[in-house]
Amino acid sequence: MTREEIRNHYRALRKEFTPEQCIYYSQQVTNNFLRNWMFNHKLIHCFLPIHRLREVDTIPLVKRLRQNNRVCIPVSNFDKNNMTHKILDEHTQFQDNAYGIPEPMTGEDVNVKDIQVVIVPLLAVDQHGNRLGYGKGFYDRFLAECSPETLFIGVTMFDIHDDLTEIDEFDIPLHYVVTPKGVLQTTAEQPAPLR
Ligand SMILES: Nc1nc2c(c(=O)[nH]1)N(C=O)[C@@H](CNc1ccc(C(=O)N[C@@H](CCC(=O)O)C(=O)O)cc1)CN2
Ligand SMILES: Nc1ncnc2c1ncn2[C@@H]1O[C@H](COP(=O)(O)OP(=O)(O)OP(=O)(O)O)[C@@H](O)[C@H]1O
Repeated sequence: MTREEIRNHYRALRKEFTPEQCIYYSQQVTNNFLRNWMFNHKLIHCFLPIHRLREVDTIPLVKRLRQNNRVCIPVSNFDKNNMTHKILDEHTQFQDNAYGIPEPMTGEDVNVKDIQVVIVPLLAVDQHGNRLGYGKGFYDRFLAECSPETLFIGVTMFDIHDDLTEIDEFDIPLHYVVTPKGVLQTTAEQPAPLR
């Protein structure tokens, strides 16, 4: 399958999910994540879900992680296909952008180099951590800017895809993937343990 065929395959599977299935699988992903990592005093980056596209609902995960960490949320710029990032606090107000992505309207801007963990959305991922998103390169660009010590964790409601061939020259592999079945460490070279 080509990259576009794989994208379409997972888009179609997601469309068949009911809201209840989406909640159920999201809870399993959240539980598996938190069983593996709580983190403490870290700066963690997490996307908020496009509900319409049945993405993993990261909101309960964000709430839990924020108890012991600082959490930042991206703001997407669809002219440049890049993102800025704002710290979440108890006053943060959100507004959906034109693609239905909830975004913080206020908050302290984050320096990308300070981010220690990134929770990454995806359509498909393989055991090597190679990932396929919606194809605009937002996360390829963002992960390339991060520090070499940053941990990249993908979350998905589907199983790992057999090898994604046709890897893009810009593809940055993920270190871990969390699915409803569990947590997988990929074959990508791992960063130094977080301090
Ligand atoms: N929650 C979330 N935020 C994210 C991403 C993501 O995957 N998930 N992205 C990751 O890179 C970037 C946004 N990427 C996007 C790229 C294209 C479309 C888009 O074209 N949507 C179409 C059709 C999508 C479909 O059917 O699958 C639409 O909204 O109609 C949406 C988001 C940055 N922020
Ligand atoms: N660091 C980069 N600098 C310039 N262009 C890039 C960079 N990363 C990716 N691109 C371009 O962005 C486009 C989309 O890349 P790709 O198909 O890998 O997106 P994706 O990973 O599926 O999407 P996303 O990251 O938005 O979820 C490609 O045309 C690629 O050449």
